[in-house]
Amino acid sequence: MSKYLQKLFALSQQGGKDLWKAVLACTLTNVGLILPMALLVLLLEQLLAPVLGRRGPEMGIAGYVGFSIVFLLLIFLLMYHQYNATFLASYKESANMRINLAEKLRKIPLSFFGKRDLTDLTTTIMGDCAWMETALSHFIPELLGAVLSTSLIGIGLFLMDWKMAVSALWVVPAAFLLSAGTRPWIDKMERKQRGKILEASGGIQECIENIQDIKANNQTEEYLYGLSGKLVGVEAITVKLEVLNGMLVTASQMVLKVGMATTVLCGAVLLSRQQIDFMVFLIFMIAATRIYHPLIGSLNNLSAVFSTMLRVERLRSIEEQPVQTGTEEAAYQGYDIVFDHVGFAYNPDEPVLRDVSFQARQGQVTALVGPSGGGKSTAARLAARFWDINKGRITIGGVDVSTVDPESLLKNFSVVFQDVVLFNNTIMENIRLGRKNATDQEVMAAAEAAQCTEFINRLPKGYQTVIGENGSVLSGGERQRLSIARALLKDAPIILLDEATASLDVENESMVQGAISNLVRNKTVLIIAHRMRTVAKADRIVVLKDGIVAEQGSPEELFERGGIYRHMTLLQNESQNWTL
Ligand SMILES: Nc1ncnc2c1ncn2[C@@H]1O[C@H](COP(=O)(O)OP(=O)(O)OP(=O)(O)O)[C@@H](O)[C@H]1O
Repeated sequence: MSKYLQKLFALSQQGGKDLWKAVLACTLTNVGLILPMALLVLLLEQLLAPVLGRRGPEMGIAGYVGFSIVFLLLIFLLMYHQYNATFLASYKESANMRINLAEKLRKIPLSFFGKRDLTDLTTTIMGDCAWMETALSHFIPELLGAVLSTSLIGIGLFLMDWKMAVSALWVVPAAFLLSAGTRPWIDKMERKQRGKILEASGGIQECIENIQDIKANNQTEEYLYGLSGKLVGVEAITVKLEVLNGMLVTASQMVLKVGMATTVLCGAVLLSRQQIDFMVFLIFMIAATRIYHPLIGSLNNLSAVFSTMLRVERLRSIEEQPVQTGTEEAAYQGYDIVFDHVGFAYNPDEPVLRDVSFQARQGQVTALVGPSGGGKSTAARLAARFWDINKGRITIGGVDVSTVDPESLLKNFSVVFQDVVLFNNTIMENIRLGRKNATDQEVMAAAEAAQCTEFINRLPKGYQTVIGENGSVLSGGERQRLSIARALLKDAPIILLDEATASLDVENESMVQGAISNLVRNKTVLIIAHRMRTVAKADRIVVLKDGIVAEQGSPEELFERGGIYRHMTLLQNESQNWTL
């Protein structure tokens, strides 16, 4: 059974076992709660014995008080055990679930993140895991515990009198069928609600991220109007869903309550025909007050368990993503990067690289240039196995990158992208991200080489200044130099520079260029640049156009040849003289 639960709710092996234990604990508690009823039946039998004209049990007050205390203690222990079995185990499992998810996300290829809405992903990781916590501690064990305990008590009632048992229990499958039968309808609405919630949260996030542009374009009112429409949409569908859910749960609970009436009616008929004993009638009346109680709560839980299944589906869609694997101990012979007839597409049938072959040698600077959309950034990222290629081979020092574990492969890369990512932490820690165990002195030396010292000294707390979300207190050039300092500290044998100086002014650009010269010494350098003058001193130029290598050679050779490189260089020389 624990295996079945593990599979059904996408749990770990231990999680499946713990859930089964929690179900049994809930079942035991429900059965335990019947004990005081049994004592009550005994007492009634004793009190009614003279009326019924037969000998009843003979127990003194002390006996009843003694049993009451024992039962109370037993129920307390059962509840305490149930608490431990459900809550502690569910927190452990949901913590594992989050860790496993994070582990999985580490290993999933980046193509997954491109296809998936990031708001949806965040909601799944945060919201669905939190929901699973409640599902494992409440909905699932309480529902299954109620079903099991009712079945056990039902067997006892059937053995006592099957006609009375049918009259008391027929409502149970009827109520559950009503709930389950209407589920596809609710599921459809819940999916719709999820879509609306994601739309609204995406809108809020977008608004916060782009507030400057929205204001600068006088679009605040328009934007907020659109956003408020999305929020109203969420409210409308949530209210509709709640009303519908409430109606169906209440209807199912009403069906359950009909069971009480049919038990009384059936009992009265059987009593009048002297087909049952009065005490049996009484037992069924008392049992009826007890057996419906956990089930009424369970009908609420049933609805929540169905919602859980939708969330499990979403969690499973992440869990089942294929991961990038490979060896952690590759034997690189040097760090030449070789693209050998490489083909790649983000989306099937839309090739970005069709047949790309070139070599970036260790100790040299290789520049990828070409028209926008030609696949330069894609090629550079493929070398670091951000995605897996569809055709051909990429090797580093003779080792096929597709055979290397992506995290271990990335240890060989220092990456400086135009979109620098900084964290809301001190300057010191932001640089130290390059090498976790670097000393303060090493961090400072890297900052010095990356020409950061001058602006860091100007900051109120120097290296200990917290730089805000994504370095909001720094200028573009300063942020870029920090990321170069980070790359210098990492001191990896391969450097990827993507548009690193494109958005800088002349003063900043020359400082960043200086920092880059320190970074690239004796490394394999793959640089992507739009501005031809930044790569005029490169050892080799590879021109990518429409997914193929249109030209390659030294800058002088290509200029001589008079192709795309020469055309781009001349065009950019001309554009430098433009004025407004
Ligand atoms: N994550 C992605 N998912 C789908 N398509 C993408 C993705 N990234 C890039 N592309 C597409 O791949 C093509 C090549 O993009 P890439 O960024 O590699 O070109 P590029 O030569 O670096 O362009 P640019 O010089 O403008 O930066 C483009 O058509 C782009 O739209």
